[in-house]
Amino acid sequence: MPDALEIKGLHKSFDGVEVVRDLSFRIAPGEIFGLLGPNGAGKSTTINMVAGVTRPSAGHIEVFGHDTRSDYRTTRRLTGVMHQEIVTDNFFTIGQALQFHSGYYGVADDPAWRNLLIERLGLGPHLGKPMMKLSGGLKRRFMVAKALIHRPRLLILDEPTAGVDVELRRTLWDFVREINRDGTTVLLTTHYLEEAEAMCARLAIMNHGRLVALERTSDLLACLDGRTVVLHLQRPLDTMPAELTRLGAECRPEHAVLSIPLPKDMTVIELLAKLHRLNLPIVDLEVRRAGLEEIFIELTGMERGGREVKA
Ligand SMILES: Nc1ncnc2c1ncn2[C@@H]1O[C@H](COP(=O)(O)OP(=O)(O)OP(=O)(O)O)[C@@H](O)[C@H]1O
Repeated sequence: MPDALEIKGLHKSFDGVEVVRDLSFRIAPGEIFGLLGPNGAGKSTTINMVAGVTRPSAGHIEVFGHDTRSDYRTTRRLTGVMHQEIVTDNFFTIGQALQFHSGYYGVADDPAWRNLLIERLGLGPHLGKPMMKLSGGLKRRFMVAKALIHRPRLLILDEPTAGVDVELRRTLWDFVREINRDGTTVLLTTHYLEEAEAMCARLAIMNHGRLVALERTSDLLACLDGRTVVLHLQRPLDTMPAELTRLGAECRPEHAVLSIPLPKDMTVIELLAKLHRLNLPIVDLEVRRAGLEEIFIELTGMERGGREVKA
């Protein structure tokens, strides 16, 4: 059985600037695979090349063993893409758009499947409206339905939950899991790292067009077993006590938040005893396990809050 997606030595330059550099990875049939990276890393460009809307400068892409260039009609039919940008089409109502859309892929309309998508994505009450009249969350749900209308075997979701409320995100991911259980392979990008951690068995992380990690999510997380004690203070510290500096504490003064990596040979209670002696104005305390965010920051040189750290 061929891979659901195979990317080999992919490059893309715009006006002489290389934004995807020698990218290679494979996705097995049935996987939910996450492609992560900071803004501008090259994720959407990669997805656009898989979808056949952007031409690679070099390299090959195969979808279930079919080349996206020489066998474009087949790969287009096998792939469903929800792009990041919302492109509104106001000529049709969304009900009509869903009815006609599978025809673009040479696939006959399947009313039972269409109705299932409408029902599961909560689009029923809105079928008579043009896309322009939908709220942002509904537009995204409609775009998911449109990506799935021709029953693709590879579903690509480029930031499907950007700007979507918590409840809708949950129902959307439940639905993606269900589609996946029924055999659809999923490639997704998201800036919500906890979603990637929960959804994806394997993750690729891109930075400046290159792959900087490609691992099972559990293996990525296993390399970080540290814990951080986070203290919320009543007011910012004027100066950092030397003892905290020695422990590698970081302070976000504007928020009066102090993060202290728990040394391997110390228990939380022992650390708290040390802190007690410093008489800090502590109002709240949490113990955080290292997660995907730490790995992401380490591999991409990002600071917490999304700013890139200049080398
Ligand atoms: N059509 C284009 N012409 C010129 N430059 C482009 C074009 N499309 C993308 N780029 C550039 O390529 C780089 C990668 O962009 P891309 O959208 O692929 O990143 P991304 O990882 O998807 O980021 P985000 O998380 O913000 O969506 C960026 O520097 C972007 O400005």
